[in-house]
Amino acid sequence: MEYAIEFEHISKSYTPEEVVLSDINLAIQQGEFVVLLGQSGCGKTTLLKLVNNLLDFDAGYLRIHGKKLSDYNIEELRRSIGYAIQQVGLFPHMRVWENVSYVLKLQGVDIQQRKERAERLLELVGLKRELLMRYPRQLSGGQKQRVGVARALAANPSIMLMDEPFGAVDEQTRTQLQDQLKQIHRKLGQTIVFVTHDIREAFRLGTRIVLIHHGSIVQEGTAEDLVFRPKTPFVRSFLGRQGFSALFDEAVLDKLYERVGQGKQDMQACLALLEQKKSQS
Ligand SMILES: Nc1ncnc2c1ncn2[C@@H]1O[C@H](COP(=O)(O)OP(=O)(O)OP(=O)(O)O)[C@@H](O)[C@H]1O
Repeated sequence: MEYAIEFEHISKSYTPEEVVLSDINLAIQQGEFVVLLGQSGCGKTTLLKLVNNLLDFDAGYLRIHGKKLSDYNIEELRRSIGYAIQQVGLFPHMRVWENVSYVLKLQGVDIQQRKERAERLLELVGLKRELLMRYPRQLSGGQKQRVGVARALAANPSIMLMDEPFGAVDEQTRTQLQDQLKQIHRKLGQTIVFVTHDIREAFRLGTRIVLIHHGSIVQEGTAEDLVFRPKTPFVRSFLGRQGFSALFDEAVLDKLYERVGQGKQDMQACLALLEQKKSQS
């Protein structure tokens, strides 16, 4: 099978003292929404940046659509992969439509088509067309992040890399952005690799969650796999109560915790009940 992205025995260090990624093996299918989850400094961003070659790896193989990274023209590869980051990085002297369609300009697309595409993309990310002529400084934080996502989608990429793209906005806007992204993914079916340290965000978005710790993949699977079948004590403690509360109503959990605390129900029975509840929902 040809995967969208394949990491095989990938290792990476910035300095001789610290191994940042160690023996990473991960194969991502076309259309998957994979979330790289882990604490600050565990290596998520580094792993993501290997895909569009913003960073080099030291050992192993990386294939994009079955072809080795080294066999690509790197500029072309970068332009064909969408990339959205928390800092957004819009060009301050360009209007919104120019920012959104910049990659198309590089590809030689004419101005009329670029304007039309920018307009359609703005609509897709839930922004009004009036914003097309604004400059980035005239946008709110949430609007900037939406423009960032629109820009990443401009070249109709089959792969989107997203590094905490909704990190700098309030909770409500963040939830809206997440919902919108899920809709876009359902509609366009790109392969998305999304970095976050937020368990709730990971569970809302990912069809597969890859949990990273100290530069290694410690477990991958669905949210339910991680919560109900943690492979190591680290996975169990990392997810903790947050993992359960990302999957269930707080009121349900409170009641169960109370019953376990009072000795009315044992922990195993409680977990089995939750898992059953989840599979029925
Ligand atoms: N340019 C660099 N030079 C040296 N060390 C670096 C460099 N960039 C990152 N590192 C180190 O590599 C490790 C992994 O960093 P990385 O940014 O990949 O982590 P992360 O999981 O994305 O963290 P965060 O969630 O805080 O962004 C950290 O220990 C970091 O200090």
